[in-house]
Amino acid sequence: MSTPFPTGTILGYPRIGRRRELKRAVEAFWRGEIDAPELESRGAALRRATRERLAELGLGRTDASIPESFSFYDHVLDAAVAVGAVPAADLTDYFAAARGDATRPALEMTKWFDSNYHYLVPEIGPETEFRLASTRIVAQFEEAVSQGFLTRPVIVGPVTLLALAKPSDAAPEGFRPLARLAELLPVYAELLEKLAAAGAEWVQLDEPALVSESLPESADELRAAAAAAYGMLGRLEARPQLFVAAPYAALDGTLATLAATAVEAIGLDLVRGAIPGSAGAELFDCTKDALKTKTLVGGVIDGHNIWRGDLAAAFAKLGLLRELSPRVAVSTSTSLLHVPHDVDDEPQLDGRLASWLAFADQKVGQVATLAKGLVEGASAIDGALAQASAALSDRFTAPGVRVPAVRDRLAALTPADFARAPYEERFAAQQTALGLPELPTTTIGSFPQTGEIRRARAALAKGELDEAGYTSAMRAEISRVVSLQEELGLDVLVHGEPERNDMVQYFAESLDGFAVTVNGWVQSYGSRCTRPSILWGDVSRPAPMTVEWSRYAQSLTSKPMKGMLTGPVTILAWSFVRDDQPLADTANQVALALRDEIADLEQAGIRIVQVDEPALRELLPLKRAAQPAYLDWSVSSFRLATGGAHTATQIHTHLCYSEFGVVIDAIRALDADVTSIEAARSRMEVVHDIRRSGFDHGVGPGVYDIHSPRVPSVAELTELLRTAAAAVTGEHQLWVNPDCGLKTRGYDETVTSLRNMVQATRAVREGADKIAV
Ligand code: MET
Ligand SMILES: [Zn+2]
Repeated sequence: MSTPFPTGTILGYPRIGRRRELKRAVEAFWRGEIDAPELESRGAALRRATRERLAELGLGRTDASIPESFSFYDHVLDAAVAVGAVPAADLTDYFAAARGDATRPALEMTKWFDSNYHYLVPEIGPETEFRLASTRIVAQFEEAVSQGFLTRPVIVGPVTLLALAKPSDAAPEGFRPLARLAELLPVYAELLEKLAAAGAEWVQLDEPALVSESLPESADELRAAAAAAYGMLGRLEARPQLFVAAPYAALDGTLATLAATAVEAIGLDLVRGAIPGSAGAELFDCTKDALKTKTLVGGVIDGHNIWRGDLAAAFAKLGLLRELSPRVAVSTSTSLLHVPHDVDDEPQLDGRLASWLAFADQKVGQVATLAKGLVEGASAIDGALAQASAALSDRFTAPGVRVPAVRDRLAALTPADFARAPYEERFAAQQTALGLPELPTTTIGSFPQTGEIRRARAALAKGELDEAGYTSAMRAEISRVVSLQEELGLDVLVHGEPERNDMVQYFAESLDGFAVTVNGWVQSYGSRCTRPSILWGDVSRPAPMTVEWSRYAQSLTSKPMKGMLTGPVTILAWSFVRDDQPLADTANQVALALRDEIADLEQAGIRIVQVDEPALRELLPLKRAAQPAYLDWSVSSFRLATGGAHTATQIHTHLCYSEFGVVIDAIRALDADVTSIEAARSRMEVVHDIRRSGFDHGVGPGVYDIHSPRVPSVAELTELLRTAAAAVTGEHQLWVNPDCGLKTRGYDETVTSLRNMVQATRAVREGADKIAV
């Protein structure tokens, strides 16, 4: 008799360590301070601590409920390395694939579904040879066994691995990596056999690609691939039991596909998706019959957010799931990778707010509670459900959650608040006000964040530097950055953002309705972590946020100084946002605060304001049907933020980190006067999308990649600018700028790159025949 699926589990746990131990270890390895065996032993120590912690929190030690979800960098890279798609003989090769080195370029990085986690994109072509190249996952399972644990290995499933890969350079036009599924499956089979031989009872295969409608493959293609993959793997003789997890949205029709295979357990995201068979999620009789033989793992605890939530409602969902199968287990909707470790690590948080929250450890506790309820009956967890409900109602009635003045202002909005004067009129007024040359040059906002700036911020936090001392240090920096830009000959200047620790947290710290954490780190990619702010209440602006810095910067120059704000969508995307009202309403509250800020910037003599929206694409829902509504509210919130600006005030926006082709109409609908957009890595491909869409406002396709320390030459910049100039239609339409902010760069390369950019611009302005390179 095989081991039943554990009644309570999680799909994955944060890997970076409670105090970012993994970040410190891998960065020490990169710097050559520790060797590979030392890094391995630190990784092992972290895994051991995680297993112990999860057992302490209520998961079973020997029932396969603890997932083995560790990774030194990224789980997609791990799977690609395991199957030989990315060659990596050792940790040095592994990190080289992730980050590049002197001879090897890094793999491309992109957003993992609709989260702010970035995975590495494997490159797979007809020539890629699949073989079981790494058994690290087996070794980690054995390591757990040696410590007295029977855990559940987790690996990205074959369909998702291929669907997220991109065609290699050698692949012919139109090739898709998913075409290689049949050759990949034997490698997964071999891995499963090895895991079975090592004693694994259950293995988790993560298949989020099966819920997405935003991949190049159609739902039918993904479904066919799932049928082939789990048909084949299900038929293996010597294998562990298979748990296929489908986080991030509803499985829809693909549930029937999986149900028809021999997989033993299916994980459903019941935070994003409805109970199968309920309204809008129909089930055929044959699927119903098949599901009765599966364990249905209900992802009812939100892995994507930090609210304690409605535990009774979550338990009720499990009850409904039990109508489909006698075997039901409780889990998180996604891996807990997206949330920080522990609310108890935030003693500075208001106690009342803290009581509404559940970080990873609290969520594991919730899973354990619901599992107890499943085993012993609802009465066994009455108390816990009641406590969670009390916290939830407290949250609805606490001061600050609903602020009448904020709500009244939102209710009184009319369509006129979302619109500015016609573009032609604005353009003329702005030309008069600003007198900019053809091909105006600018930057995206931040200048290098030097050690000196960071030290001043740390000293302020520790109380070693007072507010006045800090302000004068930042002013000194602003003044240096302004002089530098004047010397370089840029046309539209920035203050350099030295005072910003982070482009979202800076605003969260200044707005009412937000809280910030001290240890709430979440992995963004590799060793890079962010501390998302918590948006818990109605948002308003107690005082101007950026005005004094911008006013000071403008006082140093007669050139236009751009005010610099982060847009509502990006503020929401990079925070943990209240889930008790539509995102659209929350976005509009943030927008009104920004609108007031723009009015104050205008009062302070600022004639150009940039509202950054790099996350516009990231929040796009995975399901097509949900996309129009999202695009509608996200665009509206930007227009509300900027709609009060004077006709002569030039509004810029900036987009980066994604492919924007699919949302080009939304970008146009933002109605910004000037849009700077990441383009250098794709060699200006985006300008063709822009042209096709009929976009006729100002546009600055980034002419060089700020993610790389490489300095672009005048010749290549000139060439890119000519390409861009040929693709835009409108006169005075093209702007010249880098891809993104410069805060992660050093000064030397920044100065040379910008000098070259200005020189290339002059060359193009003077005409093709006069270009000297
Ligand atoms: C991720 S987009 C960054 C925009 C911001 N204004 C900066 O320059 O850093
Ligand atoms: Zn950017």
